Parts: sequence; C-alpha cells; structure tokens
Amino acid sequence: MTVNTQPATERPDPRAFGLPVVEQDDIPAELRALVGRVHDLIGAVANTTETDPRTLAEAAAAVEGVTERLGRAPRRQIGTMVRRDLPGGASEFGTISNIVAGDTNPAAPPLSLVPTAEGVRGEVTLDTVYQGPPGLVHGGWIAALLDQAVGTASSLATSPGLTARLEIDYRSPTPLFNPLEITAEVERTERRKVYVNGRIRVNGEITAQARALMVRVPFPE
Ligand SMILES: CCCCCCCCCCCC(=O)SCCNC(=O)CCNC(=O)[C@H](O)C(C)(C)COP(=O)(O)OP(=O)(O)OC[C@H]1O[C@@H](n2cnc3c(N)ncnc32)[C@H](O)[C@@H]1OP(=O)(O)O
Repeated sequence: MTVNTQPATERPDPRAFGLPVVEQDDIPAELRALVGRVHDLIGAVANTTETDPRTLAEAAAAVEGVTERLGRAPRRQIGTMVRRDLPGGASEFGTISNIVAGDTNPAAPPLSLVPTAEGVRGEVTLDTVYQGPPGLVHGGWIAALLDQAVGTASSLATSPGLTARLEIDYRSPTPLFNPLEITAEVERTERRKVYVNGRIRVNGEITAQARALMVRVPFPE
C-alpha cells in the first residue's frame, strides 16, 4: 500500500465548494492583536480571584460593549477558509475559526503545524484554559490536538478528509505550561482511507498517541 502524495498545485480549492477563502497575509495585524488580547482575557477570567462586585460588573459591561460593537459588522460566512503558505512553496487551506488552529479564534491555543520529511510537526504550550485534572491538559483537548495533527498530515500527504475513527492512548499525564511537541504522519492509504499516526511528546517522552482513520472527501471534478 502506498501513500498517494499530490503536488500542491493539484490540491482542491475550497471555492469549488462555495467556501470563501481569505489569504493569511490579509488578516489585519489589528485583528490578530485583538484575537491575542481576547485569548488573554479568557485566561484572566478563568483564573481571577477578584470578588469585588463592582469590578466584576464593570468588566462584564466593558466586554459586552466590545462584543456589541464588533457585532455591528456582518459575521464571516460559516466555513470560511484561510490559505497559508508553507515552507517550500506549497500552501494549505484551513478553517479560519478552527478551534485548535484557527487564526481568528481566541479560544484556539493556537496550534501551528508545519510539514516535515515524515509528516507534520508543531509545538504548543497550554495554560489553565485547557486544564482538566489539576495541572494537566484535559483529555479531550489532547484528542483535539492529535485530531488536528493527523487531519493535517493526511490532508497534506493526500487530500482533505474527515476523521472517521480516532483512537487515543493516554500513556502519561500531559502537563500544562510545558512545550508539547506534536507530530503525525501517514502510515498507509487504501482508496479514500488514510491511516495516520500521531503523538504528543513532553521533554522527548510520549504522553499520548493516536491512531486515526481519515476518509478523504470526494472533490468535484
Ligand atoms: C477543503 C476542506 C479542508 C478540510 C481540512 C481538514 C483538517 C481537519 C482536522 C480536523 C478533523 C475533524 O475534526 S473532522 C470532524 C469529525 N469527523 C466527522 O464529523 C466525520 C463524520 N463521519 C462522516 O461524515 C462519514 O462517516 C465519513 C465522511 C467519515 C465517511 O462517509 P462516506 O464519505 O460516505 O464514506 P464511506 O463510504 O462510508 O466510507 C469510506 C471507506 O471508509 C470506511 N469507513 C468509514 N468510516 C469508518 C470507521 N468509523 N471505521 C472504519 N472504517 C470506516 C468504509 O468502510 C469505506 O471503506 P472501503 O469500502 O473503501 O474499504
């Protein structure tokens, strides 16, 4: 069984599905800054020990005001994609508000994955926003990070698909506030099925690993 690697030039364009595409370089720096500040806000709210009712009420009103102001502009179309340039001249498409890796999602860590000779690799450090057990990354988020990694590895090596099956082995606790190294690579393909492996390492030790089946989406001719 072989991996059917498609050159970047033959990759399907989401516009064929009626999905709008934003160039990554066209995302305003000010929007990126706003996403970062709201990301920080999520952490501040999740962890504040402030109890003064007036301070809390003022903060809520300020956030509500900003939300109302931003809400005056039309919302992005659901499914809006972003095109990113990859090292080596290739490019990839991702959902712009993807919860794991979206450029404009303040709730995303975000995880940035780059192609390697084997598959993909990324590094991310998670804070208490992603906490499950005390001091540890939530198991669902471990699965989410690995889902993103296996999906991206599959997409780049073949073509975009959906996760049909995802099996996670949680081998040891994955700590917060430590760099997580996330890697994934395609093992083999069978028709539309792409079998992918991934893992998270902390200080070189595997804390979680994934076996996934991605099913490639059939694209219009
Ligand atoms: C531009 C966009 C960018 C997209 C950018 C991508 C980045 C993604 C990163 C995040 C990934 C996600 O979160 S994805 C979101 C979570 N996943 C989902 O919502 C998927 C929900 N499931 C589905 O929609 C469907 O079940 C599919 C698409 C997976 C498969 O349906 P289908 O297309 O009708 O295909 P189907 O004929 O059933 O199956 C094809 C082959 O796969 C096998 N198969 C199917 N499911 C399974 C299974 N669970 N376990 C074993 N084998 C299975 C079948 O036996 C068959 O094998 P054979 O007969 O060939 O032997």
